[in-house]
Amino acid sequence: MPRVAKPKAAAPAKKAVPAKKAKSKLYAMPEKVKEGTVFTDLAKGQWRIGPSIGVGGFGEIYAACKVGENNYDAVVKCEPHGNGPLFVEMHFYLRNAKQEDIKQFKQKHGLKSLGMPYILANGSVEVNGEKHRFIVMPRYGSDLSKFLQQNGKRLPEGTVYRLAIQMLDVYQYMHSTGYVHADLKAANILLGLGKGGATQAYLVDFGLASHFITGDFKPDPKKMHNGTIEYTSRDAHLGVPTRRADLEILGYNLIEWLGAELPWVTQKLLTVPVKVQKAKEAFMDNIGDSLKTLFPKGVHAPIGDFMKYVSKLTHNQEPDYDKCRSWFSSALKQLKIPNSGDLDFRLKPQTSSNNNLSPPGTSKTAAKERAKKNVSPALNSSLDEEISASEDDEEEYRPLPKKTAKKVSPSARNAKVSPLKRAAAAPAPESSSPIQKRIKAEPKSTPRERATPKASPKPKSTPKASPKPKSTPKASPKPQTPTAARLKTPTAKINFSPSISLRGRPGGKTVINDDLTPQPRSNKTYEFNFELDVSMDANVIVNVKRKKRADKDKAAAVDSRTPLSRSLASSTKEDGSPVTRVNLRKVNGHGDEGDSSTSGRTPRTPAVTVRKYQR
Ligand SMILES: Nc1ncnc2c1ncn2[C@@H]1O[C@H](COP(=O)(O)OP(=O)(O)OP(=O)(O)O)[C@@H](O)[C@H]1O
Repeated sequence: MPRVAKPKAAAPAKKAVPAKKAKSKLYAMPEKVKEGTVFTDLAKGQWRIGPSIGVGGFGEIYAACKVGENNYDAVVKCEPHGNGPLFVEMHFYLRNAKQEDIKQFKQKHGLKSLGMPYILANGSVEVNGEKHRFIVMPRYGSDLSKFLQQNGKRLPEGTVYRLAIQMLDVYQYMHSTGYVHADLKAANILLGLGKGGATQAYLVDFGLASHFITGDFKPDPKKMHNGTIEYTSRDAHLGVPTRRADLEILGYNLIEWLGAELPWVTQKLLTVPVKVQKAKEAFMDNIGDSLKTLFPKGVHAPIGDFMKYVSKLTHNQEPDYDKCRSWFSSALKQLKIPNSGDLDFRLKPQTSSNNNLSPPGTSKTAAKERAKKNVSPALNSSLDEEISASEDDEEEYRPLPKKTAKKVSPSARNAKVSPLKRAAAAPAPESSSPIQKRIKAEPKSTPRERATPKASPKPKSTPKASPKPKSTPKASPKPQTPTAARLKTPTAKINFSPSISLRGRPGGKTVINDDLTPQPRSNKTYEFNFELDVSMDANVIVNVKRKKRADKDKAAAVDSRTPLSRSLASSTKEDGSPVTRVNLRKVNGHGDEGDSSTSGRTPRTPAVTVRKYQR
């Protein structure tokens, strides 16, 4: 997955000494590995590197084969050792995706195949003097994005439903280990290779895997908006890993695969995560009508039912995977498409009857519920543990310091939530105007006993208690809604992790926001564009090291604490000495949360430009 690049110098400082590769905490691009290189894994297995077959944002994937063999049926994913996501991915695989566990799960659920990858080996290697981490996994085939491209961003309806079923299987497996994936998208779904391979799709890229929460819902500013902005769930926008979030992400993908454009894409909001978040909240709040708008000639029944169901799940509720799958398999039956054989990516010529925007059936549930509004009282929230470094790695990676997620004050907890539209129109500080309570419709209790795995294949690292399905929505007296939580988050979210700011534009790219704060390099000149979420009143804190004065002080820190509502320029002394200047400039006006299309150009996140240069 593409992640955050190390900021590159915009222009080298006059006499900048080429710093030896800084031990930055930022994600770095891997060194290129030459074909034929042999990697030795921790178990002393040897892998010959073949051609590069995929480049993620910061990792590269090479075909690989065991030394002595010649089939290149494995891949090696290699990233600089300091990069967190591959560390996370590796540990997820090591703990939760053992071949034996996968086999047992398949047996238990009567599955011929399961799109859950596994790890073959892992290790560390020096490439061009840089320590890299690598994992070896089975090699798969094409990813779905290729077919979407070929088909004008659509997939055949039956294939969409089959993929939905297969991805629900993977989710069910993953969730049973206590983890969520959080980044499902076409580019992360690969077909199997070889004979019969194309019957099964595999979900890859576990760089964002994390324990889902089972307790209170507590937004985590450090993880807000993680994922791929188009599909990030409302919970993920708040930095909270939940199982319902995975389902929501799947839902957004399914909608797209059926040929509809997600509203936040249509409205060109992707550069402003908070706007996307609000658009999703509005979308899900009235999912029936939202879908009707997207599919004016009738909502696909399973999509309507699925999305409706997702919108009703509480944050710690175990999804009823069987029920969800049954909607898709019934639709397959109706379409007379067998849920077996190769996945078919050939589109039939579009007619009004097979056009994705005019499906044959409509969702009864969706129609029934269309006018209803989900309202959900506010709740307290808490954050579950991060994946932590484990003893089985050669070197610990500490992606995040133990965070102390802010406790929501009781008053804030009980705060009512303003209607989304109002929230979207006006930036809402947490203590803002009276907020209107949304009443969450009481979801029906759902049968759970069927094929839902009660026992995880590897319960070792699962959160304490899996939420009891029976006590689903009712067990939670005040089900948390993303909207409610949003209004209780800290007043400002400033992504000084370069995840958002330095990525340029989204476009299906994974964003990981953590505490990887850039380390200023005092002997370089560069320019950052930090995109900031200033939908709420925010203070900007910029710490920039001043360049050494010729014969005087050592580096000093400049700490500018600036209300974002003002444009300002804060700089160090302008005495001609080679000091660092810090320029904070607010690019957009505050509160441009309204219709961004009015300007006729792509909306930009209100941003602060920090310039650092020598005089
Ligand atoms: N096991 C595999 N077999 C074959 N190709 C793979 C495999 N894993 C990944 N790829 C290819 O490499 C691409 C990037 O893989 P992956 O998502 O794991 O890396 P990443 O660095 O996390 O990038 P991104 O977020 O862009 O997908 C995939 O889209 C896919 O095309």
